[in-house]
Formats: sequence, C-alpha cells, structure tokens
Amino acid sequence: MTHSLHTFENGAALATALAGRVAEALKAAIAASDAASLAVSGGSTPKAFFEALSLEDLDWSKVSVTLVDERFVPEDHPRSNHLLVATHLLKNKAAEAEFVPLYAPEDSIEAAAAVATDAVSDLGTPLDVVILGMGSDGHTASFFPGGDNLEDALDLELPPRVITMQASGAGEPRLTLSFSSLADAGLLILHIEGEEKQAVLEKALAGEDEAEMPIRAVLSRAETPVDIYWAP
Ligand SMILES: O=C(O)[C@H](O)[C@@H](O)[C@H](O)[C@H](O)COP(=O)(O)O
Repeated sequence: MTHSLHTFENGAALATALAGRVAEALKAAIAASDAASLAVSGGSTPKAFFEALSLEDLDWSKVSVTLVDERFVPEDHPRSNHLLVATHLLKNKAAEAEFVPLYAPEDSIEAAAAVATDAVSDLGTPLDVVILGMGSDGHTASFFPGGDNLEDALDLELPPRVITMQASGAGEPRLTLSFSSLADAGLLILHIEGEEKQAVLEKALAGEDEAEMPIRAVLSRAETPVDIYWAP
C-alpha cells in the first residue's frame, strides 16, 4: 500500500497538526456510529501530540482509547504506556474518554493477552485511528526484529488479536496488537521525529526484508494508506 509524507518545521507544529487531524477523524467516527476508537503507541515521541490532542474539543465520552502495545508492567510502573497515556492524554477534555488497557494482573502474560484480546475486540473493527511510532531498529508496535512471535504478528491471515512478544530489543515482555488488528484502520498514522528516524525510514523504504525491519510490513502491506508525520 502507499504512504504519504507530511513534514513540519518542528515537533510543536507537528503535534498541533496531528491532533487536529486525529480529532477530525474521531468526530467523523462519532457522527457515523456514535462511537470512536483510538489506538496509540508509547515511547517518548508522542508526548507533545498527546498533550495537544487532550485539548481538542469533541465528545470524548464516545471515544475509547487503547494501546498499540504495552510493556508487561502494571500501570504505576515508570515504563508503563498506560501511565504515559494517563499522564499526557487522558486529561483536560480527553479525561472523559474510556481507556482500554492491554496489561492485566493475570498469572501469565499469555492470560493477559487473552483478556486484552477480548477487551480490544469489543471496540469493533476496523479501529478508527491508529498511531504508530518506530524504533531506530525499524520496529513498530512491538513488532521487534528477532521477536519470538514476529511471524504470527505480521500474518494478515490471522485474526485481529493481542499477542505476546519477547525480543532482545524490547526490554520487558510485551503485549501488542497484531498487524491484522491495525492494517485496516480508518486512519493509520506513523509518527516519527528527528534525523535519525528519517534515515531509518529511508532504509526501510529501500528494502523488503520485514524480519530485518518490521515497519516494512506496515509500509508495504497495510490495507490503509500510511500517513507519515515527521519533524526534525
Ligand atoms: O512501547 C513502545 O515503546 C512503543 O509502542 C514503540 O513501538 C515506540 O513507538 C517506538 O519504540 C518508538 O519509541 P520512541 O518514540 O521513544 O522513539
């Protein structure tokens, strides 16, 4: 599938523009079906975007926010993406949104993945808005090079679900939406910033080996065209 590149002079301009774009998509979903679903990524890049989105004027009581992926840690752990989203997004006008976590205090990560699969499936498919990030190794979501479940994660023949992922570059064991959960999103955004990530994107676009750079699966096989938002 194709992609479009949107570049901005700085992160603040990108955050404002992306928040507006996402708000319009959420409003359209609410107008169409009286509900909207938003799956966001963690990491350091999205903080300014989350802050800007939290101020957007829309009926947040109709919005369900979930995560593209999560570290298998409780929501009070400093590495928790739930904590990141609660701190930077689920406040101001967005405080009224429902949050659907991927982490659950189950006896195993596999049990937590099963609970999360049911919770995310209740949001319906396709997800209305998905925000992806990208690591310098070319991972996105928790589709890490060398990941133990990477092949299944990227298999579009398998159903939408939350799966576990372990990889040397991932830190904690991860919970992640499968590619089939996000490939047909109404709006599919890849948000990256900095010269290093720009070079990683160029390398990804210049090759085909998805195991080497899993972001390639999204860029080449997503059903929805990918909107890439980049600032220096
Ligand atoms: O849980 C995570 O870490 C994210 O979901 C992950 O996929 C992130 O988007 C990239 O690692 C980029 O992270 P940075 O924005 O910190 O570079």
